[in-house]
Amino acid sequence: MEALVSLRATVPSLTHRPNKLSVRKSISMDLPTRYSVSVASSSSSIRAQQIESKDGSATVAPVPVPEEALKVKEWEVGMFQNEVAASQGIRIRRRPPTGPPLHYVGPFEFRLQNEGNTPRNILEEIIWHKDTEVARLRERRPLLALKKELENAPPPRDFIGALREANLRTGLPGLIAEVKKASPSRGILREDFNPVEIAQAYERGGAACLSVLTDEKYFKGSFENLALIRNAGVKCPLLCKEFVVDAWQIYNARAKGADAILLIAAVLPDLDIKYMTKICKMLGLATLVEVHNEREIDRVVEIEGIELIGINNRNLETFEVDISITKRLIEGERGKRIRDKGIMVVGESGLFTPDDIAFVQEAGVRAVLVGESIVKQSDPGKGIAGLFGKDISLSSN
Ligand SMILES: O=C(O)c1ccccc1NCC(=O)[C@H](O)[C@H](O)COP(=O)(O)O
Repeated sequence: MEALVSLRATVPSLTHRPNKLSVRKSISMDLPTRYSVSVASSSSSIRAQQIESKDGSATVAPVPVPEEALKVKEWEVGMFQNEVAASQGIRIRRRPPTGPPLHYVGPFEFRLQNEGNTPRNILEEIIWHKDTEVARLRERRPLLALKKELENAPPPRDFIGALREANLRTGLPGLIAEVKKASPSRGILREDFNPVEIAQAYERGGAACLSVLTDEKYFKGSFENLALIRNAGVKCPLLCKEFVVDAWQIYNARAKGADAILLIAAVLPDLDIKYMTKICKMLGLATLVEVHNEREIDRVVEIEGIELIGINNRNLETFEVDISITKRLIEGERGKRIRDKGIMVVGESGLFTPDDIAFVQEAGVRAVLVGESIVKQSDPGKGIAGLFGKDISLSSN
């Protein structure tokens, strides 16, 4: 039996539970799995509502049941999160379809025999891991505590402005240089990895902004790296390169000194992107919304408040890299619409040579995001000159 219970019915049941774990447990005992997943997956939109709540309480929906939270999802009532996502062409499921493989019923535990609980690709695996990681972190540092930390955060800097300025100064796309130790597709990129030294070298070499990978498990990055770079006095605005599944992560990034954050359209439905973008604006963060195909870019262009779109030449499900994707996605009418809306486009991934830079610039990008080709150089700052075919440092003017 499958219970197609609407969100209206599920939210009140959440309000009486002290924490997310007990919600998952108690509901999964008396209702079919699919129902429990829908409740547990009340993630970003409902959690985002919690952010605005006065009590700022931890992981469970605010009390009393917020009418607004219901309104936000009104058009989706009766649909499950993955179904809403699928209706927008999103294949990445936010978490395993039947919950974690281990289930507890009273003192007993059992395993679900379900092959659907295997991630279908690396991006899905990262997202499932991120979902549990964030739930744990939220329990340790609830939003209220995080909001307090924001009072001591260094002020946000103008990420998009820095890209525009560099583009005008050099006549080349503004560079977001990535502080990247490793990746699932390439393994370890640099053994002697000192994030602050790399960031300083990038800055000297003429980078407009930096991207700092903060995921530990798959990229060997960290929020500590981000804070270290910020506190070392690096002036380039910083992008927090994360896999965002929950608005809590946005507050965390700002608290650590980020000036911008990545949102991935292959993972987040429109409503999440819209709501998260609003939160970012409120906090003074820029959002780089990443797309990889026509459907994603068409969705994102129409979302209110979007100023910066990244076209990732890497397919995050297969690792295939093809820089002509940037060109394909912004040619013709679509490109015109993007320009008319004043959206800046960033070409991301797989850029190694001056010809690659010229190719994406010709296609219409005004910024590029580059990791591997420069981080691997013995002097990553000089690597930038190699990438652009000329010195673009401030001292070159
Ligand atoms: O790089 C990967 O292997 C990867 C795998 C799964 C999700 C994301 C991944 N990379 C993120 C990026 O897109 C790149 O770090 C970024 O665009 C720089 O790319 P590159 O210049 O090719 O290092």
